[in-house]
Amino acid sequence: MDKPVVAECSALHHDYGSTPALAGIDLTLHGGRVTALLGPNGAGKTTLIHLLLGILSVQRGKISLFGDLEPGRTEAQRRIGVMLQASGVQDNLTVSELLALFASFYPEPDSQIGLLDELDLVDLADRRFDRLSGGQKQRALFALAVVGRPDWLILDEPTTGLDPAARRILWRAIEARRRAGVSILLCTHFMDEAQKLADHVVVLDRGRVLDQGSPDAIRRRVPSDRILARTALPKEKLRTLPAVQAVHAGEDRVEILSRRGIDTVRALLAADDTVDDLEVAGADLETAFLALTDSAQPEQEAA
Ligand SMILES: Nc1ncnc2c1ncn2[C@@H]1O[C@H](COP(=O)(O)OP(=O)(O)OP(=O)(O)O)[C@@H](O)[C@H]1O
Repeated sequence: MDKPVVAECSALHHDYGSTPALAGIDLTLHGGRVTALLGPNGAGKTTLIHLLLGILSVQRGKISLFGDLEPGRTEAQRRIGVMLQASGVQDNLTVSELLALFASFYPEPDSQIGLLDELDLVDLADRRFDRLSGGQKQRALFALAVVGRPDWLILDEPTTGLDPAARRILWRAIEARRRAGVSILLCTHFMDEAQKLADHVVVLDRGRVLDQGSPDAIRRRVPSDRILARTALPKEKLRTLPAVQAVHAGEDRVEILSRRGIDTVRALLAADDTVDDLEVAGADLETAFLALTDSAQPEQEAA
């Protein structure tokens, strides 16, 4: 049975002056799972998160949290833990002072010692926040986001800038919250992160939901093969070959993303007997995702 819905957005629009950021989002975020929010720069991810948190006011459309609460309401805020790109914490306090301060906002906070240990912050507990490295700050911010034992955790690019070891620490911490039944919205640019952690992926592009589903379902809807070749055929012609989803011109080879590489390669070789430097590989989720956003672009010709 599906867990309760944590957020429901309908016909959500947001403009910054004359710049549209969200252009009609209909989205249901279910509880008890990790939803990854993916999208290129400027897709509207941060705007959506700020609206969910009540940092921005809803201009058009509707958001309901936990059934019937408006964003920004204290009853909603109390249940949400958040880690944003701009931290806004009082950075002359030490890590343990900040943890104690944040813990004091909640009725049943998590163990501060346990969190310091889990996030490898024990040796940094007495260091001022503004004297931490970027990666250390990220781990401290995660601890602050979860110390109130939230029902819903919103993480905006939590592992950006982290080294692999710190990234693993955060991944483990996210997985532990998921196992404990916490609902998580994870905004990330890293496809491996979405694939590893997410139960559900939402692809946002230019203010719209372009696609959503399990990481595997998204993968099935997008190209599985990536063909690199030197060819005399122009891009327009390559686009018409069987199963082709996207074509990009590279330095000296073109990249063709295809749903059935073998059919595309056969047709390519039949259409151009000068084909050279041919290489066929599987498309990873990142490539696939770029093709998804690409295929939704209005027709525009670069080179
Ligand atoms: N304060 C602002 N004033 C004007 N335009 C803005 C403002 N904030 C965002 N935008 C614009 O709104 C659109 C969506 O931006 P948003 O930051 O929500 O995207 P994003 O998906 O979070 O991008 P990124 O991955 O780069 O963080 C972009 O075109 C952006 O330039």
